Amino acid sequence: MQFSNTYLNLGERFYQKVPPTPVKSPELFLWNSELADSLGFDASENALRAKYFSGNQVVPGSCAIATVYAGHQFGSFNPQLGDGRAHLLGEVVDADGVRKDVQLKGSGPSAFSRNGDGRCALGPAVREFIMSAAMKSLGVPTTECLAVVRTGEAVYRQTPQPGAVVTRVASSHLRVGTFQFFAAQGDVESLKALSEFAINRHYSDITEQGDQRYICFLDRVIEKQIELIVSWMRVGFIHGVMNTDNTAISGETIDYGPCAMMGVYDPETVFSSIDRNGRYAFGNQPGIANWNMARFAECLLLLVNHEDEQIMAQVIALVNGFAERYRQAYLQMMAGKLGIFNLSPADESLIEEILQAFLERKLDYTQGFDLLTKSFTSEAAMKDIKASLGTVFDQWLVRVNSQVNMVDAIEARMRAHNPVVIPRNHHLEAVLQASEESGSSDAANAFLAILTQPYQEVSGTSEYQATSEEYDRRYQTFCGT
Ligand SMILES: Nc1ncnc2c1ncn2[C@@H]1O[C@H](COP(=O)(O)OP(=O)(O)OP(=O)(O)O)[C@@H](O)[C@H]1O
Ligand SMILES: [Mg+2]
Repeated sequence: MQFSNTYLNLGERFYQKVPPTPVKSPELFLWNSELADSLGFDASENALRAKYFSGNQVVPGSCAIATVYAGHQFGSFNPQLGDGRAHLLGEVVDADGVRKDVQLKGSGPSAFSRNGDGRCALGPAVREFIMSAAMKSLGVPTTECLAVVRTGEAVYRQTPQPGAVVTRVASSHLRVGTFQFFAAQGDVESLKALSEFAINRHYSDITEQGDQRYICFLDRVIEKQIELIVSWMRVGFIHGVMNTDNTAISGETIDYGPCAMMGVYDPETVFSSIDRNGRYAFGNQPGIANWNMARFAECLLLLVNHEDEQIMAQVIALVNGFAERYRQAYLQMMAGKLGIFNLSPADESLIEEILQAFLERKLDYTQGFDLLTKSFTSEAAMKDIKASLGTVFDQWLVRVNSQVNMVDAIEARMRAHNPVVIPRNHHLEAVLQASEESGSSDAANAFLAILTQPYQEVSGTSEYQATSEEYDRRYQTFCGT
């Protein structure tokens, strides 16, 4: 694993150089071998991996920094956040030639810790590892985890809990909040340097210069956000804390703190204990992403000529155009879930009616679409979903059968959009509890073996498919702080 750290070149306004705080007795708990291979990480001994990815031993070539950022948290601006419990070790170019950040989380305090202890409990670390692996396999853009290392130390939340350090690998850790930090200070020079860094890192094919460069940048970041949210909506993912500091410029899912999966379909579903007004409810996610993009656009406004009405009109059009762009992408995705190849305007009401039937009849989102997919080949599945959906099932069948495409192709299209298994809340929590209580990673690895093949029924899949409406009704997630 060959480290570099181009972020250092941005200068000291961007970070604090601070080493991780060593932990008592690092012990490797989870390891992502596929990711390790793609990064060219060849230390094969668990003891050495544990030392590196707890922060106890410096990974050769790395230089630990805590990056600064700001952010709107539940709508209120906090001008000073930053990695309060994370250390960016540096960057590694992976097997596909993509530069990736490697970051420790839970590795001790920094100048940005405020009152926090800089630590992470094992449960949230394992949650981040499992959920990100599941999302990756579901085909959702996401940061990934390389390792979870137990620290041998307790962290104190409501009760003492086993501590851990999770290593996150991301296309970058640039957040909307990173831009907001400099914008809020009117530091145009840093904002410019940051934009150039982000464009080179993520959107290097942007060749425009001057104001158009920033317009293109905004356009591309919006495009990536739309792709991201559409993917979330496809699999029923609820991020739970879509603050601007948890919105990555790369368009990857970042920060799995209070995330959850929707079981029974309901756009108002919210599980996070701190989200009392449902700001980040399932169905609000597109609107919030739009809002976050408006905050991002405000930062870029500092870099363009305000006097130029055309430029201002372009920025406004991009922000205001989010909703329609999203709607088109969402409809295409839903068409995929329903096996429709050539979406027509009439399909919009069919999509709405099907979702309305899901809502009224309290159908499980994943199971419902899985049954619909299976209904071509399984009589039982067909009867089951027909009974659940009512007359709209027949409307759907007429619509898909009106296509020239072969049934196999329709089914394949649906399967590509409809997983058979997702990381359901009650299973995830049982695995986290088992991890904490037993000290063994067996339950986590067994769960991961299924979640990494979410579109296939393999031996063991059925154990994790059941929904638990009753459990979800009471379920609450917490920020892992
Ligand atoms: N235990 C902690 N000690 C110090 N700072 C913390 C702690 N937990 C959270 N913070 C800080 O609080 C802010 C918001 O936390 P949030 O839960 O969104 O992020 P996070 O989960 O720590 O990290 P990330 O967004 O990188 O996944 C961040 O600045 C974060 O570093
Ligand atoms: Mg965060």
